[in-house]
Amino acid sequence: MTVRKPLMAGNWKMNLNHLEAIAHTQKLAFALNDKDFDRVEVAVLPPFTDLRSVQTLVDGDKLRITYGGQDLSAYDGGAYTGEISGAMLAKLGCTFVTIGHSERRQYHREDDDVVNAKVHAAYRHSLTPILCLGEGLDVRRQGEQVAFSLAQLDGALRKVTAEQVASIVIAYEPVWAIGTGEVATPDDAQEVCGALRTRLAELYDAQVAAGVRILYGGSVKGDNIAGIMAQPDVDGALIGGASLDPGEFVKICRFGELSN
Ligand SMILES: O=C[C@H](O)COP(=O)(O)O
Repeated sequence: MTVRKPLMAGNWKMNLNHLEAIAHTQKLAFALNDKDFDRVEVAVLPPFTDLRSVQTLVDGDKLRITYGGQDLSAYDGGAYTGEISGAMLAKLGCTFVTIGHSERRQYHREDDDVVNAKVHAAYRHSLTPILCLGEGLDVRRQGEQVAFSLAQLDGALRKVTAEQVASIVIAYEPVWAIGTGEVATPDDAQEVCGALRTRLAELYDAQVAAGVRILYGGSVKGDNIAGIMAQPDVDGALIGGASLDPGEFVKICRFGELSN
């Protein structure tokens, strides 16, 4: 049986400057212990301007926290003002890069082709994509959440090999639950996460699908994570707002328990 180590990834979005990032990461490092890290992978996804600060702390103090970027360019270098390449993230020691977050899709008009190009860019630089997908409220009201999410998955994985996809992380984030306080029920999360895993088995094979970590994201807090983590196809969470509060984030990393 494949064992998937749970991943709790804190997406800071456009919050915390590089000094605040240092204080924040130190608080996490102080609160989390080896027992936590043995049980769960803890990642932070700071703004680009914070990555060097986080890298310095993680390397200097040998922290077991992993980190990554919130986006990357589809291109590897050149005249792309304002962009950050996969090579730059890799050089900063990033493990992960978030791709296709609904806020990128909505505010930067990133469609499945752009998301797919970014997934390939991540793999060119040995970064692990955290591929975000999920339906909006209109789609949910029509009951089309599974078909919609699977179509986004298909689009993002075009020409991605089985070897590459084995390391991917997928984050199912229903847009109506992001930052709204309206968390999907554990059954809602399982319905789509289970369908995503079945689709991976169809696109690749059952063994590959069984090894992929699928996260839920959308208003995750310390008091609702336990039910979500009890679902068989949910392997962790992508956490926005609550990841900005170290105490709350640590509680999530412990699946709602206050301490070990
Ligand atoms: O990337 C994280 C998601 O957008 C969830 O954000 P949230 O936890 O603030 O709802």
